[in-house]
Amino acid sequence: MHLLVVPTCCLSSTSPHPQLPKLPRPLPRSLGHSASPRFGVPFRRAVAAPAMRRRGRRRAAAPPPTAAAAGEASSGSPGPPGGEDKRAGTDLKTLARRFWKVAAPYWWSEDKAQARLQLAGVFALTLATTGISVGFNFLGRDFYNALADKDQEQFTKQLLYYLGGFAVGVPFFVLRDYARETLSLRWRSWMTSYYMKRYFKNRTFYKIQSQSLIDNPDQRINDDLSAFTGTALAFSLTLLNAVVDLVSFSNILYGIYPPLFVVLIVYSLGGTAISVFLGKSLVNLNFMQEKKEADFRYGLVRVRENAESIAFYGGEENELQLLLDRFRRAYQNLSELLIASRNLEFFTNGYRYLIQILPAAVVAPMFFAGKIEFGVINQSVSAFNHILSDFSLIVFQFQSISAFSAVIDRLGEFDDLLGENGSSLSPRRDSIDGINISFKSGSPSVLSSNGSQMQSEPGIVLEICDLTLLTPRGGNILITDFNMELKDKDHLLVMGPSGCGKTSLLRALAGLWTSGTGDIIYHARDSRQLQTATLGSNEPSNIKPEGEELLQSSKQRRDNGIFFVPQRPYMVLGTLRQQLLYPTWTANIHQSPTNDAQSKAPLSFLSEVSTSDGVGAKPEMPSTDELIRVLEVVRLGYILPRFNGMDSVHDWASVLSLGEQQRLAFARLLLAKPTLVLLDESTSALDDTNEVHLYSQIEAAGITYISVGHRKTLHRFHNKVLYISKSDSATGSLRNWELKPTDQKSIEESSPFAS
Ligand SMILES: Nc1ncnc2c1ncn2[C@@H]1O[C@H](COP(=O)(O)OP(=O)(O)OP(=O)(O)O)[C@@H](O)[C@H]1O
Repeated sequence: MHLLVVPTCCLSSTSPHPQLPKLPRPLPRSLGHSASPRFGVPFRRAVAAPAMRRRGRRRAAAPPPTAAAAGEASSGSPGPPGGEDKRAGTDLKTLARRFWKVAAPYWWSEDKAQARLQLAGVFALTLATTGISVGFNFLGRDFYNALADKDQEQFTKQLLYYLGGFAVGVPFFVLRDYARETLSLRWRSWMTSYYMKRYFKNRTFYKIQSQSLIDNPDQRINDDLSAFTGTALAFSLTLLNAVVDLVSFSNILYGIYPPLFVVLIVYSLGGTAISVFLGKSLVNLNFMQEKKEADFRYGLVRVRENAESIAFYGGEENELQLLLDRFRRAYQNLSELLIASRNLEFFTNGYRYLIQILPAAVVAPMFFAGKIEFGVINQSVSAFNHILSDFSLIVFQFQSISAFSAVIDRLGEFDDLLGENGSSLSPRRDSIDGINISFKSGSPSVLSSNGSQMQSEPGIVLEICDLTLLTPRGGNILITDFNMELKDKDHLLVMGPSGCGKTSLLRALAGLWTSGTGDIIYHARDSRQLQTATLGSNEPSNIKPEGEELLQSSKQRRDNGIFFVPQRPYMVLGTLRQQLLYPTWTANIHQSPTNDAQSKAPLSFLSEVSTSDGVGAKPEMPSTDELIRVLEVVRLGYILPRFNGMDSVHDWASVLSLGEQQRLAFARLLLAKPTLVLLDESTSALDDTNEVHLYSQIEAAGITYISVGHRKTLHRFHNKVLYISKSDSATGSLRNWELKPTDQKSIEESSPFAS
């Protein structure tokens, strides 16, 4: 009996997963052993490794979704109450639909020719390896026959054949795995770019975050896509392998002893049914594990990002408690997962070890009766194991399959949400989303959404007509029935008590919030902006879909000369040059000497697609001299030597003070030269002298601006003031704003030099 086990071990020495990555939770035995004597079976390693590896290196993740939002986002798997601990399972039909929806696009994409060619290559190599396995099955039989016969000459000959077979066969197995993994990487790269483009399209990332539609999109893009492509490919190959094995080895097995075949079918079907019964809770537990670990990691990232604030507050204890609480949730779920795995393991281990003796036990009577030779016993064990491991895929890989199902579920949910080209969020607008934004050209004969002619009045930059603004999903009324016209070089100051809706008005102007009614009309600054479209309209629109997408992108806002400067400027990852060029000129990473490698995009779909469409052509990119000059204009020239020039990378949000970041934001503004800028308390961290200086610069540059601010010093740079008072929801129909010219007295009082 000992001898019978030998060939299995020999061949499993090249088993598909001799060294699986270290996992934070115990690796199920089924992944650490090969039940089959065959050479590399691709599925096991690929299924187990990416899904499990992820646990060790999860990236930053988003906060958990609200229950309602999670339920809304996922038709197949509504979010758990409170988005937390339990979750209803996804049915098999939804899972199959999601698998197809996620997997199919690549094979019909612009990369399909390469993809299909490589897939054919991988299939061919897989077939070759199966052929080689069959050859080894016969070699093994003759080898052990020679051994049993004590025929030394024959034994030496068979040994040499065996070694020769290894020399020829092994490269095929290695190449098959390499080709499969290369294709998987290519597929993942395409999927990553495909998902990222949809994630950023139509500001979907903002809607997902601000409405808490799903948890951890970053983890889905990074980890889940990687696991999905690796596993899906390996799974397909395993199925192919199984079919070919079945054909190849069934003949052998049937030829040896037909009842052995019947034993095999009964054994594998029974085993599968029991595994499914014992392991059915694993899919959901895996899903929740992904989420909980992502939540924990997100908490850690938030501590890193807000280290200074937490340290100032002395909030370590709170943070520690919060993080431990998140870890505890992950731990509890993992404990349940381990119990479910353990129960399954009791069964799978027994199942696995019985295979070692079962075929020998069935054919042994024939050997004793002298009907078959000893080598045939080995051959039957080998053939039995081959077929059984294909039939028993679910038994051996239940844990991996359940982890894969969780991945399919998470990606499918994400894909459903992104829809075609990131459009699924648009049709689900609430009925209260009635604020229309349109862009008019200064030139005649521009068609509006309803087909009528639209033409700008000269000098007008912005019109707001009958605007009533609500918080998202119709919470509170913020501004009622607001009307305004802003002319070129008009400067509006928005004031009012905290929480009255000043920033929200800017959000509405930027198209981020559309809850309410009314029209916001921008007048484009030159004839290049011959686009008119409608955002947020409840009326059927004649605009072709591309028009709407175009408008919904912040790019069009910028192309139409509208710029936004928040109180805490966003500092991009990268060099000082990139800070200054953001967001008007984006494709300039190659200028940085440290980024040379990035300039050679190995795959065409990984290069950024220029969305330039002739609408609002960008101004020419500023030279290094201009960048230096603008830094001096905003009085930041001194940072250049401190950070070794334009092209060194730093964490700018940490190394610059808030006031310096605000000045940098004004430098961006002066470079972009927009027609209209929305400034949300953008000088709040600056001293009066610097504030005066910066406002004088943008005024001199001929930029029209709308500022939100509390300081009286701001009056002298604005000729109009809008006062918003807190809206009383009960009397929401009453006008709660007042627009008037800035009076001389305020200007005098606002002067920093006033006594
Ligand atoms: N995402 C959101 N969903 C629902 N309500 C929100 C959301 N964001 C802000 N609000 C609410 O909208 C109201 C107006 O907020 P906004 O930020 O416009 O105030 P503000 O006037 O700019 O205040 P401050 O001067 O304090 O910055 C506030 O009551 C705020 O709580």
